[in-house]
Amino acid sequence: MKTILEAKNIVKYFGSDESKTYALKGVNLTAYYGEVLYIVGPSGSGKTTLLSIISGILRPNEGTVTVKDKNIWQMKDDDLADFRLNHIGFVFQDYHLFPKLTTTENVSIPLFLKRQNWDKSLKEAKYYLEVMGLGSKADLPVYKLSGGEQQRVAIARAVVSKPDILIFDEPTASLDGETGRQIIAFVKEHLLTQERTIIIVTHDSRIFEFANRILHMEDGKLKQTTDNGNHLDAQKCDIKLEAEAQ
Ligand SMILES: Nc1ncnc2c1ncn2[C@@H]1O[C@H](COP(=O)(O)OP(=O)(O)OP(=O)(O)O)[C@@H](O)[C@H]1O
Repeated sequence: MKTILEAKNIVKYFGSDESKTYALKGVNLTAYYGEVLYIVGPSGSGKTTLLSIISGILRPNEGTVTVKDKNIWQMKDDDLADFRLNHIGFVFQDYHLFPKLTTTENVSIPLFLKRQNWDKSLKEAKYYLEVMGLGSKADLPVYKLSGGEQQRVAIARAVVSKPDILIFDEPTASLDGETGRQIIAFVKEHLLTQERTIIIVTHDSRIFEFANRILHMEDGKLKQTTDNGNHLDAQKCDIKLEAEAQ
């Protein structure tokens, strides 16, 4: 298995002196191409902090994060921002969409940020909305969509720039059980490729079956790894699917 991301000895604390809280106490994590990796654990165990650090959002106090052989926390801020735009797609728990913009405009945002041509960006955004089954909602403002539909818009926005790492923070937390399962099944079937890894933080045991590996966190440390097997069951056909959007 080929490594896409490696975090070594990650330590993160908040506050100082008596008010110092250790969120992560020396965490090691490796993610491989072509797998769905879950990070699970009780509330306050450090999952979101770890996710923020490996995705280049939050700087650790100690340790290194290497993505595609690059030490991301040694990069200058501008270079890290560019690296994130090109390689990491993040789906936030509460979606972080712009409610009054159309679904197409929301999905286009990463491409606009990359200064890609406006019309080409909208065309590619529409393609990914089709992939996510939202072609008929392309021109609607986001506030008119259901929770599950908004989640799919957020996923389309995260994949539009073809990231190697797709990261989800509690993707099913605001959805009913069946919608949550359908979305994760869809993501695994259509968006996992052998050139990508998908990392999901979740409390939701109803979606555990979609993981290849599950990392269990407790009190700022990784306690245990469960291997569900089926590594590299990424779908080759989906690489073709994405290439068509170019
Ligand atoms: N910005 C912050 N300032 C101070 N403490 C923080 C901050 N962010 C996180 N913490 C603390 O770090 C610890 C880990 O928090 P984190 O949000 O990573 O846990 P979590 O496992 O994602 O929890 P949950 O499942 O409830 O979202 C907690 O004790 C939390 O209170």
